[in-house]
Amino acid sequence: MRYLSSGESHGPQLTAIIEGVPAGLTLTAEMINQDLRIRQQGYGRGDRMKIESDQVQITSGVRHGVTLGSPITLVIKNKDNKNWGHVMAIEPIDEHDYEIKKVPRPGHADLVGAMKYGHRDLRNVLERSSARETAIRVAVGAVAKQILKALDIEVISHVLQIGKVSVTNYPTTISTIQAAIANSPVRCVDSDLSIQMCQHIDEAKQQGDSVGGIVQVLAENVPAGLGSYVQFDRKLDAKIAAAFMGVQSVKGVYFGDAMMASSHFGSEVHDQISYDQGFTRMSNHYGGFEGGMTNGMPVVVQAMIKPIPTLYQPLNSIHIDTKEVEESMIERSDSCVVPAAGVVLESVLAFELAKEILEEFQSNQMSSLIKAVKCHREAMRDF
Ligand SMILES: Cc1cc2nc3c(=O)[nH]c(=O)nc-3n(C[C@H](O)[C@H](O)[C@H](O)COP(=O)(O)O)c2cc1C
Ligand SMILES: C=C(O[C@@H]1CC(C(=O)O)=C[C@@H](OP(=O)(O)O)[C@H]1O)C(=O)O
Repeated sequence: MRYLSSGESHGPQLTAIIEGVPAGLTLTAEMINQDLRIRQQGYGRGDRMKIESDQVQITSGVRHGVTLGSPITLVIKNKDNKNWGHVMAIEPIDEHDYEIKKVPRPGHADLVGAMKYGHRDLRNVLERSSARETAIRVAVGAVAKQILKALDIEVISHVLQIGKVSVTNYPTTISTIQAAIANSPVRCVDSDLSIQMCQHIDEAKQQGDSVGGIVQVLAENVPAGLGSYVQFDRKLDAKIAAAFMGVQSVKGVYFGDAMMASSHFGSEVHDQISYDQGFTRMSNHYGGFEGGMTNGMPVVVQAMIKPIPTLYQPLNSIHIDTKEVEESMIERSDSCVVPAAGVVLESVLAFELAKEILEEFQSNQMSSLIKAVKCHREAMRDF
């Protein structure tokens, strides 16, 4: 399974084509729209989220609510496009009546993107580097989640830290996490800390600043033996880490309790093996991976999200033509994207897991995939 996406942030639409989804999967736009809504809701988003109310259109690969096995095309229209007239015109225009962006934001793709592609208007870079693209990635992930759901695999994300406010005690099962974050605007399991996190975001916003944090993404009931130790590029944890790093503003990825484990003795952190109707582990410090393969324990990945680049109290930068010091440009912006990034990463994990499963158990039809995974689970249990 693979996909490509296209679309500029303020252009007419975002598009993705996914290939390799088996035939026979139940899929409706509403199944995807649920996730799109959640991505838009995280506390700390800016005014763009008041304009957009993302809804997917499925324009190929599905008939009567069931996948056909042919490429699936997903489209999300950018409602904001109607406000960008000349700025985003696709056809040549005689004269422009908008500001050319010249002062790059530290931390965004503006400067090096312009240097690489030879652009003298930084908008030519920011339109595609923008995390607006994550809307279509979440739509793709929602399709992957439906494949996983048919295999009884669930994925969720929750926020562990915003700025210096962090949760140290949190449940480890998806159903408990789901219940705990249900009413938290920052998707945090602790209601008191949720309030503190929101306050921290408000403070940053008032000061024209931005704030980052850490999210955790979990998958439950993932069969043992996905990925392989035999070649570096077949290790599934490596593929997941690469995919996580591909999300705007993610600056670090680690599995399970890696941060803690690195400062302890091996005897204190290795997950001891036990047997109870199949092999299992007495703890899950390594986040469900050994040797690049899933070991049957929940997959647990944490991602460090940097504070977003656009600051309403901007840092100094350099004008790309005059080379003079100027305050960096201000684009309308979010102040914290940690909860939203968690939802994006949940989709990314779902896609990587579904892709790996389809590589391991190549199937044109969902019914044969379900049988193959069931058979594999039995073989793992009976080892
Ligand atoms: C959901 C989401 C929303 C974002 N919104 C903004 C934003 O409003 N302003 C901004 O400067 N950066 C925002 N970012 C981060 C930038 O897109 C990102 O920092 C930039 O593309 C450079 O990529 P890098 O941080 O991975 O190096 C957002 C990121 C995510 C995941
Ligand atoms: C549009 C989205 O996020 C955008 C990501 C983004 C950036 O620089 O990454 C900058 C902002 O764009 P705008 O200036 O249009 O408000 C965010 O709103 C979205 O998440 O759907």
